[in-house]
Amino acid sequence: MSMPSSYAEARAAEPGARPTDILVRLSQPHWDAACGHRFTRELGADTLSAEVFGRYAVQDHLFVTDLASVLGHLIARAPGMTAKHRFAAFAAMLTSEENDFFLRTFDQLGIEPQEAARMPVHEVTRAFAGLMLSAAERSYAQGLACLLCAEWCYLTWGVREAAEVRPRRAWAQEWIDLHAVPAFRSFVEGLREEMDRTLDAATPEEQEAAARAFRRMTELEVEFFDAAYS
Ligand SMILES: Cc1ncc(CN)c(N)n1
Repeated sequence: MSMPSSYAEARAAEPGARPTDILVRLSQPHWDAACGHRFTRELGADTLSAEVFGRYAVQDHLFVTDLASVLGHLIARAPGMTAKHRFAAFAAMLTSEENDFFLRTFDQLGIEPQEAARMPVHEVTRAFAGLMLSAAERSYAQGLACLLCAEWCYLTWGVREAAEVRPRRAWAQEWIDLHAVPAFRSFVEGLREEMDRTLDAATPEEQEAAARAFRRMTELEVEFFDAAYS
């Protein structure tokens, strides 16, 4: 069977599937490459080089800062209080607990915060910011597709690695735990339900645009992990 090339075609081929499962199908093989990237497996096995994680953490701190801005757009555009609260609560977590993780990790890895702030923004980090921010400015569905992709991908590998023997290094443990705890699982399930509803109500053009944004995000997730090794 050939791969469907559009959201409409994939939905027609599988009318019973959740719309969000269709987004993943249309993003293969990049989705599996992102969720199964060697970075995630080495992190779980505690074999990831601290140098690679340090490079990744500096860029990811920038990514998360941009993600907090995307959440601002989504709070403004969300259709009701339940969705606004979900984004606001996640933004509060990113800007406190998760931000503290980065600062602690820089300290553990001997990276001065001023040194991290001076490091050049990698082209993949820049591409992520361009994609996510312009998507969220264009529409709720496209911004939500970017957020869902980022968080669902991290949940997928986080839950897988959390089921294995715990790594010894604090930053490896904490980065896995943050993406596998029950609160994060229910956050991502809430995002999926919101995206399912939003896609069902969207115009065909918006459905295709959201599917393209989700797929481009999965490609960038792979490139972002790759970049930490170079
Ligand atoms: C690049 C990337 N993608 C997703 C996540 C999960 N918030 C992250 N921290 N960094």
